[in-house]
Amino acid sequence: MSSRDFHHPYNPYPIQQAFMEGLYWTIEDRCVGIFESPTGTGKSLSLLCGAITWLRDHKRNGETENIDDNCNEPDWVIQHDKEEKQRRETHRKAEYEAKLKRIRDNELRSKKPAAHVNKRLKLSSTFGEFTDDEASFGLSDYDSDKEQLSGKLCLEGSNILPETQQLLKKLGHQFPNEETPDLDLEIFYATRTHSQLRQFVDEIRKVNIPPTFEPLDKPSQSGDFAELIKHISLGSRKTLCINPKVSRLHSANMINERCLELQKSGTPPDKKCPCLPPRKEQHLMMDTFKDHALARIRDIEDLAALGRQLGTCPYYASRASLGPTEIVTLPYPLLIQKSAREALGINLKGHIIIIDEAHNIIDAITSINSVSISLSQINTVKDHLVIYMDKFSKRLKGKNKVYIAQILRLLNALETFLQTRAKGNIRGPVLVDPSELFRLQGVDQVNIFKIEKYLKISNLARKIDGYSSYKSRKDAKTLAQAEIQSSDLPLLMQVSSFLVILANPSKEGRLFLKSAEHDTNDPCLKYMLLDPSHQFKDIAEEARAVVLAGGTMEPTSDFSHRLFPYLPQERVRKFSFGHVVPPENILAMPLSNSPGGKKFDFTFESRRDEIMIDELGRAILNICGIIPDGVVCFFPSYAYLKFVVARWQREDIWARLGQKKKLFQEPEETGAADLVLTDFSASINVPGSTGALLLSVVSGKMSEGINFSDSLGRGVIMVGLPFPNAMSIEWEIKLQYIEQCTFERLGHTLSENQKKQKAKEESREFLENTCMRAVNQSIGMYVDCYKE
Ligand SMILES: Nc1ncnc2c1ncn2[C@@H]1O[C@H](COP(=O)(O)OP(=O)(O)OP(=O)(O)O)[C@@H](O)[C@H]1O
Ligand code: SF4
Repeated sequence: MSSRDFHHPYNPYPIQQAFMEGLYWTIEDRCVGIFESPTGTGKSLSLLCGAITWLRDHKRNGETENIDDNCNEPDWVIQHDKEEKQRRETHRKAEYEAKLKRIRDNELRSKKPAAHVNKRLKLSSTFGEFTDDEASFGLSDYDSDKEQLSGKLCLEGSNILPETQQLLKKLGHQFPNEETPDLDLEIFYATRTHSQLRQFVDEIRKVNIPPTFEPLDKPSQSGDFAELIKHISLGSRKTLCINPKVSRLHSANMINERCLELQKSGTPPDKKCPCLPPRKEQHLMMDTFKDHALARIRDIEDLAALGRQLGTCPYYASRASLGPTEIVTLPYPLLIQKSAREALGINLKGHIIIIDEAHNIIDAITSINSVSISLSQINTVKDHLVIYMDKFSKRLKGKNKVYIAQILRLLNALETFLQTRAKGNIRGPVLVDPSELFRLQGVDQVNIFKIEKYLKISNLARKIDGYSSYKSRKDAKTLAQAEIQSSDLPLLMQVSSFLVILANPSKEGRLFLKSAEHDTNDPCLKYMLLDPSHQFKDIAEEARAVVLAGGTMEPTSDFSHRLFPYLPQERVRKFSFGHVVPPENILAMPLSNSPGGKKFDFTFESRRDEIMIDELGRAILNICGIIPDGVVCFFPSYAYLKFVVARWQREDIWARLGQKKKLFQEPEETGAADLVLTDFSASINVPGSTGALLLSVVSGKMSEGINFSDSLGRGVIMVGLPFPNAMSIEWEIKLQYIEQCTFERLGHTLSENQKKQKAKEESREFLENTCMRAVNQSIGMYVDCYKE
């Protein structure tokens, strides 16, 4: 039987062919697929070609997801109706494609998008200016009885400001596109980092796939496609804002808020953002942006550049371009958070969801849904609120005073609770029943949802933050601007998110006391989500198919048990593919003793043994003498890496290592890793180089999404096993939860003792899996020697 043509730009490896076939049928059969394929096996192209081939086949066959069959009509009428719809659809597409090709040709000739450039961008010089007078921190009148916003919207989108929600909804409704009125069946591709998304977009550029219709024109030149894949990248305002006075603000939160402020009704036209023009001009500008965006494959930076050239906000315009798109690329959080999807106006019903680098998805869901607040933070918010009230209480109108008094009562109650319940250094898990907090005097009378809504609409949290930094600046007589000093997420907002999560506590999470991260004397209340399946259920149930892909997904049972325990077995398909490198080209060996015969023991208790660390250095020296070019050595944590390097530097080991290879260390600061990586590659590729050694950290910045291809990674060394700290409060709670769930699941088939033992085994296995998944991710292949 001949194999299906997936229009892969290269000659696909057999594992890629099998991957694409598996993916095709996972989508066709509306299943959930877990795909494992090691790093460097061309996973991105397999995902892309498998999914887009299915999509185009599906469209070519004229199947529509929501076909409106009128069962009262005879079959031949329904058939005729379908064919007619299909014919019109095909013609519309061919015309639109011809339009995109003309845009491409024009751009090629003139080297830039020319049409409908927004002149206002150049004319206005005062938009977005900050005022720095006291009055700007005052509150507008607030009357909760007259709120126009739908409570449902506000509560569901608890992380998204209602203004954003309204504005995005408006955009969706205001710019109906006659050519592409609905969201076509789409592939949503999400991954974790910006650079991973960029790499995926590079792969899209390589794929040429037959069109779903008869083109009107022949392609104008070789290399042009009759139907280019239509792709849009979605990103945050931080990445896409092109208003220089807003984008230069240092935090994502401030950019969001500033942007929304500029759009508020009542803002004078010359202060509004010129990249989002008045309503009557928007239709044309958004359509122009959409056509240019879809005429070529553009990554997020290209979209920002296009927005700059056209003078159109790419953040809003990219959302308004979703209609005819075939592939939407976006970062994880925008896809997995229901509130973010709602804000974007994305309804996943019937669409195809692909989550790449999905080994992290469970952690991502749980951390997005976990929140904490410490005693010192509560005290700071209280102080700021008191300073604010000193200044503004006489000017407050409407219900402002009532709400602020309630907020103060809430803060006092939380403060007293933490002071009385958490004395001294908290060592073990102290669970708290969330209802205990809502019974506290001061909290019991308050409607948390109304307070959350008030905070969002009044912008009180930002104003309090802004005013306190303004005041301290004024007192200190410095000239720094307000936005440079204020914090990222206003603390009051954090308190409010915390209470809202607690108002809906689910049995899938735990509330507990602990010490704050950097201060053991600062008690803290933390809510941690433990079972992510509920949060993922909407996606799994709405989408046509969900694909989780990664280099190291083993053990896949973790995903089926923890993400889709409610799905029937036959809806979850698992695929695991081997490496394209033949086994004889790989040597893997455990090293249990040093060259001097010292036993390697990297358990927490023994790993600071200096003699062993010296011996480790000597072993690595020997390895570096044998392995050419690049060697990457992974340590379990930054702290341990620093400790080892300091010891080697005190001895002569560091200098001797430096004679064998050029030495690099993974930086802890975000953003610095790229530079180290560039220098690392350059030093290997320089003629006469003896190679380089990169000391890195498991689950750090270099352990995923980076291809140490060919000479960059001839050898990988793993120092010890990066087990999570099972004694930390968070891990104790996680393991207890797994034991409890296993115990309950086992029912009456086993004795109490057997169930307890099985529950312990499962929690131990979970700990080991977490450790080994991190190892696998670092070294790029699945190792199961640890099981022996
Ligand atoms: N069959 C093939 N022949 C030659 N090159 C290929 C083939 N398939 C993919 N490639 C190329 O190999 C490179 C690596 O592919 P890719 O980054 O997709 O691997 P990956 O499995 O996704 O790795 P990672 O897990 O690190 O993301 C890409 O440049 C891709 O275009
Ligand atoms: S409308 Fe767009 S360009 Fe203008 S401030 Fe907002 S995000 Fe930035």
